[in-house]
Amino acid sequence: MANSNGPTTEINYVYRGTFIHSTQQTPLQILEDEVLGVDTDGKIAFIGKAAELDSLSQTFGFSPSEVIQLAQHEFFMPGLVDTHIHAPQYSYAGTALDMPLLEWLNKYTFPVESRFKDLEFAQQVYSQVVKRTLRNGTTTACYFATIHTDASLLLAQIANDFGQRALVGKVCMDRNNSVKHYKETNQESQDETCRFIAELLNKKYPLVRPVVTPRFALSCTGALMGQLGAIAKNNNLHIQSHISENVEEVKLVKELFPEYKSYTDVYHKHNLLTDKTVMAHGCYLSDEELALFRQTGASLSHCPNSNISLCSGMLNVRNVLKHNVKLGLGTDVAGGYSASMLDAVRRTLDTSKVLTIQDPEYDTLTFEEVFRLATLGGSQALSLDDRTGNFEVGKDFDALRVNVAAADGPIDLIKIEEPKIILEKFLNLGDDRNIVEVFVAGRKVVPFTVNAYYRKT
Ligand SMILES: Nc1nc2[nH]cnc2c(=O)[nH]1
Ligand SMILES: [Zn+2]
Repeated sequence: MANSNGPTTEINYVYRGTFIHSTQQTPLQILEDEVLGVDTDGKIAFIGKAAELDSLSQTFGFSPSEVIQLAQHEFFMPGLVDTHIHAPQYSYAGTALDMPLLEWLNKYTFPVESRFKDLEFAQQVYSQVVKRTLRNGTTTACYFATIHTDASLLLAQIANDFGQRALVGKVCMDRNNSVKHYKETNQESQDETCRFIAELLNKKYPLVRPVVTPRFALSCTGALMGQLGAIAKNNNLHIQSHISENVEEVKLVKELFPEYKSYTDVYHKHNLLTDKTVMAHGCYLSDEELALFRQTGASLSHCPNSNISLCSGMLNVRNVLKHNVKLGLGTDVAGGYSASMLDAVRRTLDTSKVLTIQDPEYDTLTFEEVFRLATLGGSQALSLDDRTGNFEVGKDFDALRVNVAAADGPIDLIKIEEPKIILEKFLNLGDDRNIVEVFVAGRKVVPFTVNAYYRKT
């Protein structure tokens, strides 16, 4: 369909209707009665006014009669980016929220994670979490798996099979005093990390990449952290971990690493803070530490459900943004009980309002700002914003087709509403019944088209 002096790629399909996304300049840009074309590589080829449909169809070589029209209460928004989720913990999501972080890890998390050397169990849980998150609009997920290399490779394979964009991390931990069998030696951790990276890269999955994953400073020796920093650097890979989530944790890190200026300094000195690093939580970071994040280009994942559920703390998002630190949202399943990023949006707004209750001077986040954090912000936090995050020409088409008036859905519309109101209703009241289609890199991944083997699990 491409013409001779136009673009070289063919247009696969074109949608017409309302498109809502964020840009660096504005948290909410509403594009009404526009047309968006996706090429056969899954990239956004053009976006423009429907009034210019004829000239666009000539330039890009498609027929106006093939354009798919959205209905009155429908819109497209960018896919949601979950910057921090523990795939194995999905097996107990919604339970075990009765104790603080370190006790919670020992009592619930480590015993459950140790079961993932059983590949059949891993297969069952990992296909469930990938399906559940995709259905809820998570087009990109940054996953922690467990210390088990083969099960971690299986998670990567399942994400690839279902078409989810993912970073997948084999967890590294060479310190664990409570569940003694759930840890590695330093050598095992390095060797298995290298095997994980090599085998995953060798699969050449187009949308799934490895991420170097020291669990957190309390689970790793300094030697291991330094070695993992070097592995990430040599392979130009992402890094993920946890930081400053809970007061007790921060205190213990200080005791375990007394020669460092701060928790952030521990990671920095082990070469774990790069512009491809994402650290979860950061509730107790000082301004000096935030400045170090800014300086290194490392980002934060705000996980408000988890922070509240484990009584960990509350992140001052306004202060993080003031320091120009890249920030996305995470579900942190199962510290956070919900796998849906819509829940992360709501809990982010709730936390911001609690901070305002405590200090009326606190500048509450708007829903538009939080919408940006859940989409473009997440893509920036994962350094994937050259590929995804909004509807810029040249990016992959990662998108949700939302119908706020879906039959049997959770939202009642009394009258025709403007798009901004429709988005606000969806963010506050919507669920997967309103997400009628999900696209990743131009491919429709919801409703599922993957084979029946996965569907029955
Ligand atoms: N919320 C949370 N924090 C952690 N810190 C180290 N491991 C974990 C984990 O699994 N969940
Ligand atoms: Zn976590």
